[in-house]
Amino acid sequence: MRQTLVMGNWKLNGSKTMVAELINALKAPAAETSSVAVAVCPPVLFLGQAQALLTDSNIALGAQDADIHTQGAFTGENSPAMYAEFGVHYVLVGHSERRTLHGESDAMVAAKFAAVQQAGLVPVLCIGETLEQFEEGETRAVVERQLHEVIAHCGIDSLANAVIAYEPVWAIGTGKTATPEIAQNVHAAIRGYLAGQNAEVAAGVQILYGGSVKGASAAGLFAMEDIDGALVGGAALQADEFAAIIRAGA
Ligand SMILES: O=C(CO)COP(=O)(O)O
Repeated sequence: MRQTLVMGNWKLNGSKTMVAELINALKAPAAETSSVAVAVCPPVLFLGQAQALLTDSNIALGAQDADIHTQGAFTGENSPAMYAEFGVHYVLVGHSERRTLHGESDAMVAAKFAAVQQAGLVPVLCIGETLEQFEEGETRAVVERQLHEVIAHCGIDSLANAVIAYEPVWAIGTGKTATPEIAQNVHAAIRGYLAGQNAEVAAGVQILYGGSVKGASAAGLFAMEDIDGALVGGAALQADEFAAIIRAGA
């Protein structure tokens, strides 16, 4: 049985006050629904504050990106080993905003995936097609290509210690959630692709959906066989909305 995982990606949002208020407001809903795994990914600067606030809670900490190096002359970067010191458990790799705004290639994403695992942390591999690719019917080919690069670089077994997040780019921040049926079709295709290489890994890996998930849309998505949770952007910044998504997973 795959556990439902609800993860908040705060992107470039937050302040010391907001981090304290939001985390404190999420502790009770997360504790009440202990069957659901909950995680938050604040901006790097707030990881230390978040780690302190999350002591004695069942909310895990995540980071939004990582460099492939452990240390060295890489101005502005943060390494998975540094995250580990701050109690980080999950690290997003290959978010579409990184792929688009920072030109991250599939090969770079695979290298980040490997670096995160080498530090003992769990990569959350973000994949998904653009609107144009969706309209051209290329969704499956795109996500398989994105998965293939990681499998070629790290091996299929690496996905036994990872999470996949399917985030159609056209659904991110647009208010256009994929319908549960559209999302389920892609999730099933992803699992099927993995099953062709290792059935056990395919059956065990959590595949999250991301893209305009709200409290009202979460239950319909979570009811689908291959949707194991959500990676939430905008709604993760509002305690009530995020709590509703957590409860929908219970
Ligand atoms: O990109 C996302 C999470 O990583 C989704 O963002 P929204 O929930 O704001 O659409």
